Amino acid sequence: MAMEGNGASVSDGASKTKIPHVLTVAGSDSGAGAGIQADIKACAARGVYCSTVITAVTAQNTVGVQGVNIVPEDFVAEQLKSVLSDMQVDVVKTGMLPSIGIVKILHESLREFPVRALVVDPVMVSTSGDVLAGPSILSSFREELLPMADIITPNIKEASALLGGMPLETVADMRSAAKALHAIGPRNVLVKGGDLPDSLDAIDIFFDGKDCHELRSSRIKTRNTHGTGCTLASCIAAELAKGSSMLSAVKVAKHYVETVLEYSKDIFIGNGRQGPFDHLLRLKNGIHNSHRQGTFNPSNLFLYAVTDSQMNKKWGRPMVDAIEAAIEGGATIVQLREKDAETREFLEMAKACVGICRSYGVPLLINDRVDVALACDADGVHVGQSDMPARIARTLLGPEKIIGVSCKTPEQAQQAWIDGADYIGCGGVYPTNTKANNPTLGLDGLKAVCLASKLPVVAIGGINASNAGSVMETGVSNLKGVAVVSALFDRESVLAETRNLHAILMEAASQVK
Ligand SMILES: Nc1ncnc2c1ncn2[C@@H]1O[C@H](COP(=O)(O)OP(=O)(O)O)[C@@H](O)[C@H]1O
Ligand SMILES: Cc1ncc(COP(=O)(O)O)c(N)n1
Ligand SMILES: [Mg+2]
Repeated sequence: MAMEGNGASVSDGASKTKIPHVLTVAGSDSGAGAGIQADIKACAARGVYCSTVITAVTAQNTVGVQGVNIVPEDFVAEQLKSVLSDMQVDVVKTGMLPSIGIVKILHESLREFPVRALVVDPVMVSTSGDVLAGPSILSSFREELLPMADIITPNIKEASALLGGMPLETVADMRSAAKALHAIGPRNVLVKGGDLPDSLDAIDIFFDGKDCHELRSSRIKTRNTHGTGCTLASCIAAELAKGSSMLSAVKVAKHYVETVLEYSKDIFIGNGRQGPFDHLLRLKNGIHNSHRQGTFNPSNLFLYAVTDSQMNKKWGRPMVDAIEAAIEGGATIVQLREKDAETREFLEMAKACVGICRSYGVPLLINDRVDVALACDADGVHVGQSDMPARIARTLLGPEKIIGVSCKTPEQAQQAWIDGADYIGCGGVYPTNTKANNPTLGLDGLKAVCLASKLPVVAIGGINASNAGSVMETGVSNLKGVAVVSALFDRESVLAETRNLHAILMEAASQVK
């Protein structure tokens, strides 16, 4: 694609705010799990405007595709012209393109109205096995669309079809396929491994013409995966529209898909094999939900990263970089714990950290300082027994923010529930240097606290790669994860340590289940 914008400026001289804009050219899914509907929701969740050119209307639900009505080519052309000629589109994302004529029209429209990037999800068969674009489309994909694309995102079956039926069964096959597809012309290739047989992780292969990256996330056990492909491609487009580099857009998108699947793994819509998920999970943690119960997702406690500015200073890394590395490695929630900084400096740091956490959809809590949490619009606070009482913090923060309380005894655990806390931080489980005069509870003390409360619990204190497994294997149902400080941040590579700990926790969690 040509890299120039297509008219971001306005001519009347007034100052106007340009909002990142993705145009999706795709099919409608009446069940709203995939297609145009998924694209709109994914862009909304990522804070990006989404316009739509509809190529086909499908009658579809969680059982499968019952009917397809292709929109006449001239009318696809008319929609494209309406949007592209007027609306400052940054990135075009394509999904279901059901005829050769529609591919041709898209090609011509993009020549007439170039955009900054083109993301092509070469949709062919829905996960339910129904054909959305037949094999006759393959040659026009290869000849017209792929060479224009900044990235293509085929799943295993689509990659195989585009390569003339090359069998794809292993990660090594996916690597070869990514390279072979790159040779057809797209700038970047992401071969998605959601359907890779026998894989414990969800593995995707990214190839930029030079380097091949293996992107892994945990494979969420859920039936609610209808629309993952559309969502991933839309999220990549959204991040590109915001100005991200390609690799970072892909990583953020993959992390977003993993987060929404985890969040939505138990929701129930439809009686078929494959349900939709909830793209707008963040609204649940935000201001739009008026019910107290259920606003906090306890599985966020799985790998809880607590920051320490001394440690980051010692290793010479800015706080935001340390946090980003922890999230990339698999941290599911971050607590900003600051003992040295003046309030103003703390607030500035907190704002930057909220920005980074929000871009990954990971909640950020502030240790102790309810005022700072309010000022930077963090997701909540964590308070100790000598900090602001949870009951008062709840009054100040309102019903939607997350509140965690440190508890050492069953009595404190019962009180936390009464006070309206969302979770308990229980420790120190093992001896630690990060807190002076902190008595050690051991696994028995941890169990006693868990059993005394209905609240989810995260274990803290001296937890690291060598003992995290035994903590998780205590197997108490409301123990949801571990919180760590030194084991992540007092180390050379925050990313590598977090990744390692995440893998250990996943392994331990699978033993317990
Ligand atoms: N159960 C899962 N847990 C986590 N990630 C998943 C899961 N299933 C699919 N993904 C991810 O979702 C994205 C879409 O992949 P895939 O399902 O293969 O595409 P499609 O929907 O086009 O068939 C990929 O990044 C893939 O790794
Ligand atoms: C209109 C439309 N577009 C795309 C897909 C693919 O989505 P998935 O591969 O997740 O079933 C779909 N099912 N319907
Ligand atoms: Mg797909």
